[in-house]
Amino acid sequence: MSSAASDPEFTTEQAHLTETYGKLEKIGRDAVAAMEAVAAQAAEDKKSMAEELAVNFATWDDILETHADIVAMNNIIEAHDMANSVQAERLRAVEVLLREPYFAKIALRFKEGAPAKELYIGSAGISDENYRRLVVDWRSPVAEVYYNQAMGPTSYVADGRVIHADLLLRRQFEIDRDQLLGYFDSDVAIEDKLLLASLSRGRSAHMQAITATIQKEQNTVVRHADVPVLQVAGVAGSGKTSVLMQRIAYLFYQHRGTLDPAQVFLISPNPVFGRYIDRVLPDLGERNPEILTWAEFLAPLLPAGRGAGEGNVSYERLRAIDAALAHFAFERSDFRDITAAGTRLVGGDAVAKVAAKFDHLPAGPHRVTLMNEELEARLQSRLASIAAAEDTHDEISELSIEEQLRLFGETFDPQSEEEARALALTYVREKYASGIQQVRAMDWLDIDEIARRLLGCDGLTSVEWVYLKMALTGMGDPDAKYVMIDEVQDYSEGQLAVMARYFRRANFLLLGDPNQAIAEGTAGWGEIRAVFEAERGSVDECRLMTSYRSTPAITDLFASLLPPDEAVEVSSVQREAVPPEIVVASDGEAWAAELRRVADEAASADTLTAVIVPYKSEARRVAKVLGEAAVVLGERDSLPDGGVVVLPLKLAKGLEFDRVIVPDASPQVFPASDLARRRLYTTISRATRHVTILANGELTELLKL
Ligand SMILES: Nc1ncnc2c1ncn2[C@@H]1O[C@H](COP(=O)(O)OP(=O)(O)OP(=O)(O)O)[C@@H](O)[C@H]1O
Repeated sequence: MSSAASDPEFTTEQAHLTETYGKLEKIGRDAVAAMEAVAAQAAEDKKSMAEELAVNFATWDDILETHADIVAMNNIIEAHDMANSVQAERLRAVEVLLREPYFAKIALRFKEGAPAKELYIGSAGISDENYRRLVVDWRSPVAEVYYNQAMGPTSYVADGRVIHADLLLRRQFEIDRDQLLGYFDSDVAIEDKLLLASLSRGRSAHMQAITATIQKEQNTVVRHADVPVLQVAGVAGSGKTSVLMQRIAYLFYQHRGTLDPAQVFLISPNPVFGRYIDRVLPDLGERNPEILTWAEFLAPLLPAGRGAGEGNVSYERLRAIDAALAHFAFERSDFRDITAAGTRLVGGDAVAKVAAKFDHLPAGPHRVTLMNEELEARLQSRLASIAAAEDTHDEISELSIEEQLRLFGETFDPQSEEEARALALTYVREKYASGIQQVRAMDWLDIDEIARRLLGCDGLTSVEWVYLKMALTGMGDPDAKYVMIDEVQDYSEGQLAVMARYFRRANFLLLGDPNQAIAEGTAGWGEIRAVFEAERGSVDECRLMTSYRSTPAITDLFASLLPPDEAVEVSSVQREAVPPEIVVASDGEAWAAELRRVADEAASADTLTAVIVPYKSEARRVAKVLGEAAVVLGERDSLPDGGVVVLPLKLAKGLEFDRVIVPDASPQVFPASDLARRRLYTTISRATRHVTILANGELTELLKL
């Protein structure tokens, strides 16, 4: 690293940084001032327009004129909004860049003999008032040459054209606000010095963006073409989650203005993980997508009171549902009453009559949608007649004043018949809201009864239940554009098929590690691919084989648990290493003493240590041995900055810790089975720097090398 102030390059770069920083501050100030001015002008315009607006409904011409005036007024307001959103966007970029204006510089020669063009690359892009690029966004096409990590002749694609250039300089910076801390020039660009610096900084309680140091193989995932399904297999610590976050940021950039964060879904393994990653995108100036666990995804699709339950369902069982539905015809018993507030709003018989009207259509989404439209219309007219009933008016007048104010914004004192009806309708719609909701959710279909007739089985799993409902009704989210499933190896075929079907128009990014499948019955890597091929047509694949999380000694240890042909492919990035410690205690007492010793040792370090137990039930036993020294982590918790936490492997998924203690690696806990091997691999690979493995009595075969 070059950092000496006597280095003229350093001085030049510091001067450039100071100048850029000043410009960024000015752009920020100007943007705020412009937004204030726009707001003031908008208020002024609105006031004068409202004053000028002569609302006149006397004749048809007057109405048209009034309408034209209102449209003109709205256009002006919209123009203000637009001006503000441009400024807000600049301000967001400035906010990101003021933390670190850029992290790299490239010099590119586009034509023989022409002068090189210098570009500074940062986490966002920005131009000065003369439209000169101050900082190039890391996601812009030209920045690709930085990530390709090859000097000399190179190319990138912009607007569908391949652009060739000669990369003369690739310089990386360490910067804190307006201070240049150092720079590295990569000559042949084999070793990424900024990466090594970043890795040696250690972990933090929240995941950090890896924008400046995305590696070449990772970049192929981040910038991958939009395909229906991209399946990424990566060893533990290879940056799958990091790459996933960068990919989301990349997609937001690519589809700026058209892609809404509400159309992007991230299916996370557990809530603790969701909180671990939820700062990455805001730090990059982007909004978070919808972050959901499987249970959170499923809950709103299931009837109230029904839990996610058993997720282990094969694709074959779901295909059997499709096959059976092909010959299915509705019967009266397939329909349920819709009841709310003790009143039957739509009877099963009425549903059967509506069903009969569409008898010429097969039972499926088209017919069910038509039926639902008709049922909703019937429900609305039913509500209107309830609203007109005298009883209802009596009920309303008996409401407390507070209730009336809450419902109508005033006390119930209608001045006309029409107003009385309108207010009553408001009341009725609220009273029977759950009925409206049930019709919209197509709860008039008795899915359990249909399953009984269709499949001859009682007690569907939730996966089958939702699948059958989707197959019959077309229920789903057609607006979702991207769905990212992290730790994809932990889902069953059935769960994956449900998601593939529910988000039927979305492109999927599936990231996982076949060797981290920690539960029985989840889909194998090839099965995952097969499900998505069947649902989406084609699946592209990428692999990530370098591990960045752990020291080489720890990486070697967990790689030794892999099948031999896979283990040789795993590489890690060199850093100082403390060898993992393995202690076998002769009996329970000695074991407890050892556990206390290593936990005490860990507690005195200023780092975060995880005692990872195989199952939740074990956490209490271990915590009892450790007493005050450790905190048991639950689903609702976030990772603390430091200390010793005890947590089950299921919750440790995707997370990392400075130290990991495996409290008991005895054969009882880790027998010589494939599942136990994967569970141990996942446990050990959570550690960045230190691993201590204890065993009560005897060490598992898996670790006897
Ligand atoms: N290119 C990179 N630059 C800097 N740090 C990186 C890079 N890639 C990965 N890392 C770091 O390596 C660690 C592991 O990354 P991440 O959690 O994304 O891996 P993963 O493949 O999802 O892991 P696992 O499957 O084991 O949970 C993180 O601390 C991350 O910041």
